[in-house]
Amino acid sequence: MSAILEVREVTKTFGGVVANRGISLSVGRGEIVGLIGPNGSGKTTLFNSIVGQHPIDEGSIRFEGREISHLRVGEIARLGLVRTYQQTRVYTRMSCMRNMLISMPHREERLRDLFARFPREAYEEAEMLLDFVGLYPKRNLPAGELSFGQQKLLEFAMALMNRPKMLLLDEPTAGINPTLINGLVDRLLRVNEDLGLTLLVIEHNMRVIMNLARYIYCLAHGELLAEGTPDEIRDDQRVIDAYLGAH
Ligand SMILES: Nc1ncnc2c1ncn2[C@@H]1O[C@H](COP(=O)(O)OP(=O)(O)OP(=O)(O)O)[C@@H](O)[C@H]1O
Repeated sequence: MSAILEVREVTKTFGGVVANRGISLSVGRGEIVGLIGPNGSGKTTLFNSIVGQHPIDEGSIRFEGREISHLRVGEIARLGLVRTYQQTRVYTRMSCMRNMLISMPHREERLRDLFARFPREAYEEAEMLLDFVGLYPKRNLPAGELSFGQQKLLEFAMALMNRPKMLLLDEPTAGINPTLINGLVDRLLRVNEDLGLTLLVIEHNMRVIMNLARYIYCLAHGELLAEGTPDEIRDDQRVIDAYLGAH
């Protein structure tokens, strides 16, 4: 399977702290890949580097064969590579629909966009995606009235408004209840299968990532510790030690 994302020998430091050291990983088009590791192992830093939130010190990041490590967040999003966050980033006073509409492709976060009119197709797309995540009945409510888990579903739907080719999900199930977790996992599998969306997922919930990902990379202390299928990772003594040592 051809790689859609190729990370090669990426190093990122903050002052004296080496957050990522020589990390290489590859994600095939249409795959679901997991990124795990104890707290502080460098997962979020790697996501930030991939989507252009900060420059890297060394290495190369290629998306669909094109070097993107020098591009900015908006430019990378326009290529079809989008991320979500551990903490939701919805506008709590705006309705769910409005949150969806302002997430449309090629929009900058400018004030005038918050008040702009949108084409009818945008409304249809937003309604369809809200229905997909089970939030259609709540479409006119302020996003702040949704539970945390529902806000994460909304954020996921907002990311889909960008029609990405690949989504980077940062702890999609953190802080949400088991029923919503199952619903979210089900929808992630569906966007992968039905839309061919490639997913790279940071996840602390081992049951979730073992069921979701076909291949998993494990970081520890900013370095790649292990990689393999869920079964290989589950049995890898280095991974077990890294997690036990972290608690
Ligand atoms: N902006 C920053 N400035 C300074 N240090 C940073 C910054 N961002 C991350 N770090 C450091 O880089 C290291 C890796 O952090 P990172 O957040 O990438 O880990 P993580 O694996 O995502 O952790 P968690 O699972 O807790 O989210 C940590 O030591 C952290 O303190």
